Amino acid sequence: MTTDPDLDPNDFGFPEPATDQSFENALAKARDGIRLSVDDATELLATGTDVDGIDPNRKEAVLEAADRRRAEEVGDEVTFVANLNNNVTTACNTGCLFCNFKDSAHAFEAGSDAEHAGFTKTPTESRAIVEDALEMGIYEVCSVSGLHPAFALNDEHHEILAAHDDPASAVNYKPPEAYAIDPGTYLEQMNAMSVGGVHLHSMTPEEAYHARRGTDWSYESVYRELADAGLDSAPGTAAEILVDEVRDVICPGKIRTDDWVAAMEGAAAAGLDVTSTMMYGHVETVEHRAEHLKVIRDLQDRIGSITEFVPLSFIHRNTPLYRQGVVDSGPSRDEDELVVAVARLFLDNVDHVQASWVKSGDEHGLKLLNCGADDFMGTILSEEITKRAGGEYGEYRSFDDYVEMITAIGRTPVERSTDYRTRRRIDPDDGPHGPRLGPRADGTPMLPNRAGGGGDPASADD
Ligand SMILES: C[S@@+](CC[C@H](N)C(=O)[O-])C[C@H]1O[C@@H](n2cnc3c(N)ncnc32)[C@H](O)[C@@H]1O
Ligand SMILES: Nc1c(NC[C@H](O)[C@H](O)[C@H](O)CO)[nH]c(=O)[nH]c1=O
Ligand SMILES: N[C@@H](Cc1ccc(O)cc1)C(=O)O
Ligand code: SF4
Repeated sequence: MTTDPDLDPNDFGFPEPATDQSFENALAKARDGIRLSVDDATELLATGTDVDGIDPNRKEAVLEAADRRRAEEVGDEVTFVANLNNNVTTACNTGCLFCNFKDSAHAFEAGSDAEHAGFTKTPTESRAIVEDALEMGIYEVCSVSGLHPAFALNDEHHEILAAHDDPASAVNYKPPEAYAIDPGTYLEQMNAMSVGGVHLHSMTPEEAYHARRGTDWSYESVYRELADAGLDSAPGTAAEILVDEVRDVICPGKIRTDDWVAAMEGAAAAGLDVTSTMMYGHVETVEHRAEHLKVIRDLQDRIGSITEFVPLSFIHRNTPLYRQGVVDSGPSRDEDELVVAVARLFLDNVDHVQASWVKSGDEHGLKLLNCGADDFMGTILSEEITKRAGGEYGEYRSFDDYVEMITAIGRTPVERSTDYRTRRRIDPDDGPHGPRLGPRADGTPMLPNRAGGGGDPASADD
């Protein structure tokens, strides 16, 4: 968070968090397993709104309560998934100020000489990348992308979008012919990536919005078509902070909270599992974080199909928010730990909380597993979003890395499916280790340099 008084979060009109609850009462409720209120969560996240900064003793008490709850609810297993990230395109005009993944879409137009390090993959290229990774034993492909103006759900959607007056400004649409590389339709990309029995985890609420822009189609019907084309579950990114006054500052071009919730409900109604996320540590207050957790818990009370909560620690270095001086860092490690812990205590209806080695590195990622988290992400094989934002913790972890790290903290390594229903406990003494749950996995260790799911230079636009 910012330390420059001129750039205090209060400049956005956000009041200092204050509640009618005390830290001690909130902690007592958490220890007793009583459902927490937004005020309780605010007190725990702040280690008391009566103190300035984070009180180390109170913090330890919150982490301990969360670690105990984790042990009671899910035991000592630490899960991870053999997966691949395949980002289809970095072309995006949404302009989120925390994001350095995207490149403005005009740079991708045929004949543009704008320099950019972005890429767009055709469905054929996406399929080849997934097939390669399937051979290496992955269970899941996780695919999130920029909102390319030439993306449409299907041919009918192309026609509807093209029929608008001035489609570029009315519905953020330009026909594929305007671009050097055609990303195909969303259905074609789903078909291409859903190969050989792999689990396809794709289409965030923002992408689902893009796949129905300019129409009156429901989220449910769009997710049903995507599921028919091979989609298995949807990532709950684009959540950022689910409070509109924060979205107005960091992502004014994105859908609002209500729409994000409606998209998740649509995915659930279409029979898909979803994940949930929160990207924190920029301009928001602890109260906003607490309100965000409430949106997720209420949603889960209604749909029951959220498989995990993924805290996304804001990586600031290369982002417009940092470069424009709006923030001067991401969250502190104390804040990371408290977010994981309070998520575990508050989200009593979501079984799994993820620690991220991409965002936090191995050492701090392992610490987060002792603050309430029980999942340690996936192998991912390549990573573009965090890397482009200035993240420094690499793009791949092998099964041997996972087994070594998880056993080092006295926990049991477990390979999981995306939905956590299929699990395989790994015997640390039986190495070398490799994936066994993927459709073509046979226990052979993965060799990471063979798959290029992120920005494959061979398919760059230039
Ligand atoms: C880059 S977008 C891609 C998918 C799609 N364009 C969307 O917005 O849903 C996926 C998510 O990455 C996360 N992200 C982007 N930039 C980040 C950053 N600098 N630090 C942490 N997470 C970030 C955000 O939560 C965002 O919703
Ligand atoms: N936390 C991050 C993830 N998580 C994705 C997971 O690996 C997996 O797709 C999910 O748990 C569903 O099974 N992916 C990233 O690229 N970056 C992250 O920071
Ligand atoms: N972890 C998210 C997806 C995700 C993708 C890319 C990220 O940078 C972050 C998160 C999910 O599984 O739903
Ligand atoms: S977060 Fe998603 S929608 Fe926003 S700019 Fe980045 S890629 Fe585009």
